[in-house]
Amino acid sequence: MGVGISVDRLTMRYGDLVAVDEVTFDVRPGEFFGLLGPNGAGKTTTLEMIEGLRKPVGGSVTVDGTAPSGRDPALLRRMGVQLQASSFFERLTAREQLDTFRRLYGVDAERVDAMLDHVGLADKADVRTEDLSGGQKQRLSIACALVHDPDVVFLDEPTAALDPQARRNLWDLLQGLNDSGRTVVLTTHYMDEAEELCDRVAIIDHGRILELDTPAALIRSLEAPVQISLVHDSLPREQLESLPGVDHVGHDDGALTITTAEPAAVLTWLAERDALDGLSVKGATLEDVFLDRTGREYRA
Ligand SMILES: Nc1ncnc2c1ncn2[C@@H]1O[C@H](COP(=O)(O)OP(=O)(O)OP(=O)(O)O)[C@@H](O)[C@H]1O
Repeated sequence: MGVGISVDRLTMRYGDLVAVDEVTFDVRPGEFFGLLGPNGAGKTTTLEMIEGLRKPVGGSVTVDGTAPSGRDPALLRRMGVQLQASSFFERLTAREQLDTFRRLYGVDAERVDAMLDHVGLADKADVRTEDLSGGQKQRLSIACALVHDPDVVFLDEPTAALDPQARRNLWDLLQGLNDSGRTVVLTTHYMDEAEELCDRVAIIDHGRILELDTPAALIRSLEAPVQISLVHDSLPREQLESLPGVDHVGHDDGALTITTAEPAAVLTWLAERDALDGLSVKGATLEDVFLDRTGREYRA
């Protein structure tokens, strides 16, 4: 069921601006793939070219081996594209909206209420789309993208404007889609979202891919030290500073923070002194990778 995607030197220009600059990557069948980058990085343009909604000025794309030209009904049926909430049909209720998409694809009518339920909008079925909240519109647009049970799903910043709870619920829904074998491609500017959901992430900025790997490998490649925080300062700071592998020991409000590239050795030492109570360990995140690679403040 999973659909593979191949993107080869894909390029898009708007006047003098090179919005997407020879972008090349593959998405494996069944993969959860993320395009991560700040505003204006070229994520949406890249996604729209993959979906066949925007024609590239250079390079090529295939989805399941076929160019997504928009004229291939068999391929379109296998693709779910989340359109912006602003592209809803006017003055329809949530149910009518979804029913319209369902008819376009010739899907059974029962699917409508099942999808509303799936995205947590069963109680909003009779509300007109213009009266839905931003997050509810977002979820309806995802339901519309999924109504025909596609094999590959494209989502453009699906959790923007959602509250933390709705965001988590949507993460579960997207993870479920992927667990059932579907390929999922999303754009996001949320680091935690990419880290949590994606098998692999392409960090994109100024139309170019800066890095592409699993979140864990990207974080590992930073070789960033780990911070171990102890809530009490019962251990002499000087002793901690002299431990092998300890770079720095900070002291703040009665807590000690040990910065080390060798956490295993330090944790063993602490365990031997029965000092693990209330301890926390903080490693690098994808955000640290992004800041390191772009060398500047993240513009979320
Ligand atoms: N139709 C267009 N005409 C002119 N410039 C455009 C057009 N669409 C996008 N751009 C420009 O191309 C660049 C990439 O835009 P794109 O929307 O792909 O970025 P993005 O990473 O999706 O950003 P965002 O997170 O803000 O949606 C931006 O500088 C944007 O202003």
